[in-house]
Amino acid sequence: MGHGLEKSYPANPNDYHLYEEVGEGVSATVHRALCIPLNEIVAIKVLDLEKCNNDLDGIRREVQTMSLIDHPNVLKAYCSFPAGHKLWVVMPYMAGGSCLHIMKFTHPDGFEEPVIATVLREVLKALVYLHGQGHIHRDVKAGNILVDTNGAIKLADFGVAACMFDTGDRQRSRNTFVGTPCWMAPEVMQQLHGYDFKADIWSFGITALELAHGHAPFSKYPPMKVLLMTLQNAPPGLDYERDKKFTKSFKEMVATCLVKDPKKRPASEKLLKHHFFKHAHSSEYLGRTILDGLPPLGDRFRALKVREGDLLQNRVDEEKEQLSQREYIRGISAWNFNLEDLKSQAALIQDENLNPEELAENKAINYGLDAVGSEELQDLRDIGGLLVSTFPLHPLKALEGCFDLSEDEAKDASPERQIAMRLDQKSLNLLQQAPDKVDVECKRSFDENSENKYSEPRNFNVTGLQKFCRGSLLPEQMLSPVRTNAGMNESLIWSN
Ligand SMILES: Nc1ncnc2c1ncn2[C@@H]1O[C@H](COP(=O)(O)OP(=O)(O)OP(=O)(O)O)[C@@H](O)[C@H]1O
Repeated sequence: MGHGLEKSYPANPNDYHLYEEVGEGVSATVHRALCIPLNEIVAIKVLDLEKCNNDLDGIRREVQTMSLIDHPNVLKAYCSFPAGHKLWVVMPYMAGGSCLHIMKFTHPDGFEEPVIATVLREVLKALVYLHGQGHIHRDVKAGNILVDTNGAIKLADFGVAACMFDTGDRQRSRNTFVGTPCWMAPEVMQQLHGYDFKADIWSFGITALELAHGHAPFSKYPPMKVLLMTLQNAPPGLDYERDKKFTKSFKEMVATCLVKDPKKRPASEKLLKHHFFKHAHSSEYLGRTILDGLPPLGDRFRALKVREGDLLQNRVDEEKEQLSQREYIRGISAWNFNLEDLKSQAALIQDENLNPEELAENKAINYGLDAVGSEELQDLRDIGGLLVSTFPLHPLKALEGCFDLSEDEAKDASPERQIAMRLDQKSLNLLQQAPDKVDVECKRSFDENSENKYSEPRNFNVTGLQKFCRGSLLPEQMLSPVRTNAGMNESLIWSN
């Protein structure tokens, strides 16, 4: 801790011997390496500057900040230097790998509660320190919680992630986020009033669920869907019934983090006092419970890569098959509105982490497409119309802020989405006009763009639409669907 006897790590690639790859991120690979003069095993993160699309000085400044970080639970950088078109960041080697890696390998359904409490307490200590220093981590997730050979926990990816994806003005002006939004707090997605340290508390709550189940809530869905579900649905949590094995204290702790209003989330320091963390053990306990018997990190990494490669190939094959079937259905279908697409989207949803009420709500959001009977076709058409008119209108706008949606992606979008994209542009133009024109225009826009051969939804609620069209970027209350009639005739209107 800041004393004069610290080792000095050479800033020269020739002083290191790179061994096997032990990790991979969006724009970096991580290797086990030997620091030759010190005869010490380290980890070297090799950042591809071309992929980073950032300036070297900016990255260097951030890595410098990272090297000033001095806390046992935060991974620090020993030094960094350019090597060709890459930047090498030398760090302590965390032989256990990330919690995500460990889960994938030996605990696919998540860890036991005492392990979770132990891991999370250490992560929270890191957050207390970072927040106290005025930093927001912004990328708290199991993949960034690293374990060393003794079971000690360090939170990684601080600084580098910030510099890669959101240095200074870039973050403010472009609001660009890369990667899955599963851990993102709603206020970060909305980008309305900015965000603060409390965004890390949300991600911390999501990480708690990830450690409990082996995956983050909504992790199976495409980013667009995750965004919608995070903003529209009640916050995810531990379910009273399904998560029986977890204590009330754990459930409560998660619930205090996953509150949509950031002001109502506790600060990291206060959260650390939650009684859940009284169940935490020592790092030796983690060594015994989650590291014992694990093969070396490099071997695990290789095995996982092969497995994931196979899975990906299978998925590509399956998707190709589905695509050709969909094209066939499209060809014979009289509808522009593609029921099969929607069915498969709905089928993707397993509604994990949702209580019965949310389940019902979710089912409504997914239009109950499994329960289709011939006399219900009209209802489906109605619902479909509503879907086209409401589903991605504003969320897409929000997505533009969260991800770089390229023109190619726009071209590749499904017909429904393309309609929605056009609608979205139109609604934006309309927002420049007088407010009372908006509602009429908005409805007309729906009629023109949906190209629907089916009738307007029976329960189509113009008042609801008014609110929706006038709304600014995803105001939460406008994204809360409420139901009108019961049963299959249920429809959604938007209310505040
Ligand atoms: N010091 C380390 N020791 C051992 N493994 C590490 C170390 N640092 C990172 N890793 C492994 O490499 C993976 C990728 O590293 P990192 O998250 O820093 O890259 P990234 O490009 O920032 O990724 P992302 O943005 O996707 O989180 C980690 O998930 C972890 O498994």
